[in-house]
Amino acid sequence: MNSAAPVPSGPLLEAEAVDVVRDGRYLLRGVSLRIEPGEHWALLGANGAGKSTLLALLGALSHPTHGTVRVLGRRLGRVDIRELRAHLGHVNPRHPLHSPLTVRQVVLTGLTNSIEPDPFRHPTPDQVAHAEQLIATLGISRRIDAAWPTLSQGERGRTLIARALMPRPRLLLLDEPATGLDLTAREQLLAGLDELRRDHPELASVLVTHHLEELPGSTTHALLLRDGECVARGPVAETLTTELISSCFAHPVRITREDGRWAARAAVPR
Ligand SMILES: Nc1ncnc2c1ncn2[C@@H]1O[C@H](COP(=O)(O)OP(=O)(O)OP(=O)(O)O)[C@@H](O)[C@H]1O
Repeated sequence: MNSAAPVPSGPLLEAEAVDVVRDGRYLLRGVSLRIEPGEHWALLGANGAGKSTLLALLGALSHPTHGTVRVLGRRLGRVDIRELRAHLGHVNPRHPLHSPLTVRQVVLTGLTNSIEPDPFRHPTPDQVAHAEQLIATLGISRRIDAAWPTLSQGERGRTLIARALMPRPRLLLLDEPATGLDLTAREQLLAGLDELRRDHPELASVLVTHHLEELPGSTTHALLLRDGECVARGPVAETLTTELISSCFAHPVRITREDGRWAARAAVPR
């Protein structure tokens, strides 16, 4: 059985007063964030607000210009970044696979974090069973033997989430997972994420989106970014409010929550 990442004693992830400066421009300024096991964060902001820049730091794909980032208790810049990445489930929606692997095979490549299966490493029966269990949780068992080129975008998205979960990461990072999905595919994806979070209470996640409608009901916290700065962060009840979302998007909107899900509409001028 594949072993899980070592359990850090503190938070899974901690960013303190982080700046990212490129070509003399602040893409992030003074952003702090602390993520504990079982927390599911939404990272919200308009185009260009800095969401992907922040997610790249959290996924140990880049370093801050100033400030510190600790992932699984280890400080970026002081540890082998490849070793750290092995414990993070980072879903890249532009997965560069060109061969006709089946859903099961794609999910199993998560063990080696490779695009193609490693010809020298054969998965154990336990690992295959784990892959099949994740495929079931994400609701794509029906397509388990289907080839990658024949999958819909929604099926691909769910396959990649199952793949990212193969090494049993502590933290799952999702960059706009619902983009381009039709209504049914989006709802299936969000239901899959809710189920995953129920089945794995220790897992934490960060999901980037522009749209509140794309947040699973199991979202617990949010960080709102505007022009690289944090407008608000904390539990959803305190952050996904009409006032703060309007400020984050620099546009008057009205936020509602019904059956655990959020919706945003332009506020009607009085
Ligand atoms: N390497 C870079 N060098 C210079 N500017 C960059 C670099 N990467 C991103 N930017 C700029 O930084 C800003 C933030 O980009 P980022 O991709 O983090 O925003 P985002 O919130 O994810 O946007 P979107 O919702 O459009 O994906 C943008 O103005 C972008 O053009």
